[in-house]
Amino acid sequence: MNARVARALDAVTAERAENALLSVRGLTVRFRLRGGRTVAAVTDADFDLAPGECLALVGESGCGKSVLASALLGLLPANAETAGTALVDGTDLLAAGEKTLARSVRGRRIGLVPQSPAAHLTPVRTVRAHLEETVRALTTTPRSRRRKAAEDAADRAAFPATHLDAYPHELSGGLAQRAATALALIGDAPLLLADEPTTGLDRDLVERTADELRRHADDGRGLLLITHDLTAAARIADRVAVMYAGRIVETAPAHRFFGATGPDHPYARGLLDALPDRAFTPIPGMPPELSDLPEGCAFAPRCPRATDLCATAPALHAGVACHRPERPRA
Ligand SMILES: Nc1ncnc2c1ncn2[C@@H]1O[C@H](COP(=O)(O)OP(=O)(O)OP(=O)(O)O)[C@@H](O)[C@H]1O
Repeated sequence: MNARVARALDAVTAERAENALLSVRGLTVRFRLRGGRTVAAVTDADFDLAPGECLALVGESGCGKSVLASALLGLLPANAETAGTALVDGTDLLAAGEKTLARSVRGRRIGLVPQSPAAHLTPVRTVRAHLEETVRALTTTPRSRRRKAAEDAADRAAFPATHLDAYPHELSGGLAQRAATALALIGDAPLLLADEPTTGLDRDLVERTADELRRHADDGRGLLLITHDLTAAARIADRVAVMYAGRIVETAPAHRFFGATGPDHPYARGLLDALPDRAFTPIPGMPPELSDLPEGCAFAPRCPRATDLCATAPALHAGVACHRPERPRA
């Protein structure tokens, strides 16, 4: 990539920030552990999400995807420290107090499909009761129409009407997942964070759920899809952000990422090569411990393209953080 193209990409990034529903800069999360150790769960994440856009955040287990989502909603545990900014409609989510987040952000401005839905459902209430209560809390639907609104939300998330009167412990993982998606859709929030919304679903339900989430974004809302499921991401994402060891190492338009050109970061290429319908070749080795990250590029020990340059950490430049990307940046 030459300097002109890199400059043009930077200009696109600036314009994207201006029009964004969500604009994240330098988002960093550290967990302080007993004994003085620190977990560098998220480091310096920068990204924007535009109205009508689906951004898929992908990466191996433990790379920091869910922590990033929890940081945006103020749901981190007490041993977490955050830095950076995350702007939604003039509110910095990282600086906002619990009152603001509870009253005007969660459910209203940002809907969440949580990663472990069963843990978010109250054990003594049926799915119908959860849905109706959420309709009451987040919408102006009159009492007489709440039952129908709850049933419609269930239907959008492919949650079967036959199980609406079931309690959380009676649901399979896939049903709990669909209940959580239905709950997240109710508030019609301009921004939806969906953390592994297709876990535990059969392929046809994966497609149905992904398509429903996509429809949500098509109406001018934003969707941050956090997923291991690259097939679901390929189906609905406009852009892809790849995370490794707490850092976003590449952002790319989905058509380029999944198309013939492919991504530029060796880790992102490795993720795609690991897919059964591609080379089916796993990336060798394991990600580093986030409490013991190397000084330089965290992927270097597993990287086929690593050289001495990789002893220093690469900055994110023109969409990729790598000293030796597939297509070099100027
Ligand atoms: N409360 C905590 N204290 C210390 N470390 C934590 C805490 N919560 C999460 N972590 C660590 O933060 C890192 C990122 O976790 P996260 O759940 O965000 O990963 P992920 O990419 O979402 O993976 P998965 O898809 O498996 O959930 C992990 O190393 C995890 O162990």
